[in-house]
Amino acid sequence: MSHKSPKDFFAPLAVGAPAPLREIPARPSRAIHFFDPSNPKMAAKVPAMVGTVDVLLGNLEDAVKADNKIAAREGLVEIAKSTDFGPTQLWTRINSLDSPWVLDDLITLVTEIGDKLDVVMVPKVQGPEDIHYVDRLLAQLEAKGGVQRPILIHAILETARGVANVEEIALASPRMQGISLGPADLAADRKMKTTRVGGGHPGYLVRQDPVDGDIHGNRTVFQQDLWHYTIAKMVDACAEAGIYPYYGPFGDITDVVAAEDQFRNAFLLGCVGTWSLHPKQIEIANRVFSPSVEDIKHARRVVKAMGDGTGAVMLDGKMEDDASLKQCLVLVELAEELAAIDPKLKELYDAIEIED
Ligand SMILES: CC(C)(COP(=O)(O)OP(=O)(O)OC[C@H]1O[C@@H](n2cnc3c(N)ncnc32)[C@H](O)[C@@H]1OP(=O)(O)O)[C@@H](O)C(=O)NCCC(=O)NCCSC(=O)C[C@H](O)C(=O)O
Ligand SMILES: [Mg+2]
Repeated sequence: MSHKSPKDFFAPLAVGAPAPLREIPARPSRAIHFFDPSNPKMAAKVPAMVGTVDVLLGNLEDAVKADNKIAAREGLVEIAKSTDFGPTQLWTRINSLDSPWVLDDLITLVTEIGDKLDVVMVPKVQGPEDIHYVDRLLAQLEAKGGVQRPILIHAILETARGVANVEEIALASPRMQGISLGPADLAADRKMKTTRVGGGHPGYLVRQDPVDGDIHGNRTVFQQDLWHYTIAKMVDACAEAGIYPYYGPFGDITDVVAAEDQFRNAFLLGCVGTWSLHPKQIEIANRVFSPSVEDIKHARRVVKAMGDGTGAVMLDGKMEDDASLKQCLVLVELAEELAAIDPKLKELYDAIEIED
């Protein structure tokens, strides 16, 4: 149940606050790169990272020691004031809504750097009521700070109740920009028996039937995806609300191969980006969440072959029709958005030739 009627869903929640958006802009966000603003080495790297990553996120929550919470908040204010972010978005992850720090996080960030802050990521969201609270408070603080455009909200899906309520969370406010999977907190809340931050588990598998009844014989096993259901449920809720789904953290920093697998699973399921925890994950995320030249060439060939977009044709021995055309348009439109901000991708996609 929204805290607003359809009539006033897009009305500002505070006098003087900017009017909510009627559509969330599809700004590229292949990698949401986490940095700790209280970590001098990470903070020093931020200016040089502008333009190399779609989103820089100043993290104030988990991974920031309790003693450093105020330093992280003040560090983010300092970084925001002194950095020109160009095409890169600036996000933050505030502390949880029951924490002793979150009110000062929001008051300080919105009134001091509100016009530089694109998105506030809210952890441990349980239901639409959490979004309603942040929605109203942001409006009041935007009015107080004279912020000129609405700050958007991004929810982390990392509690069992949040998963049960994900559709209502996605629809809870016109500020909703997107939702990320948070596999670590979600595993703990569900009492799953994995201690990994994202990715698979060797114990979660299916096994080939025995040959000639020999159950101890050589039977191939197939490791399954622990996160398939949750990511798919999140993608459906986001698609229904017109907002964007993301994969969250992959904690095994050294295993860049498995990180790529997890990112690609999410991309194929409909996610538009992922978190990156370490500089080495940025390149993987940018590559995985940008359609390949082969995929774009095929998609453009289908668009060309389908003419007015109706009916069915055979292309390379496969049926293409109204529906597969829509699938191809998803890739073609994403490529156009990414080419607009990534010159290297633009060059790759512009060089694609389609024979008549
Ligand atoms: C994981 C890390 C602690 C590893 O850091 P470190 O040991 O320093 O790694 P390296 O020696 O390989 O670092 C090489 C250089 O890169 C810099 N660095 C490292 N990480 C970052 C970063 N994120 N941004 C910018 N720069 C970074 C190091 O300073 C080194 O610099 P130099 O010495 O000058 O070469 C660390 O990567 C880290 O803390 N990452 C962020 C972790 C994080 O944000 N965790 C929270 C999000 S996940 C979560 O909360 C779970 C989720 O909510 C859920 O519930 O699922
Ligand atoms: Mg978490």
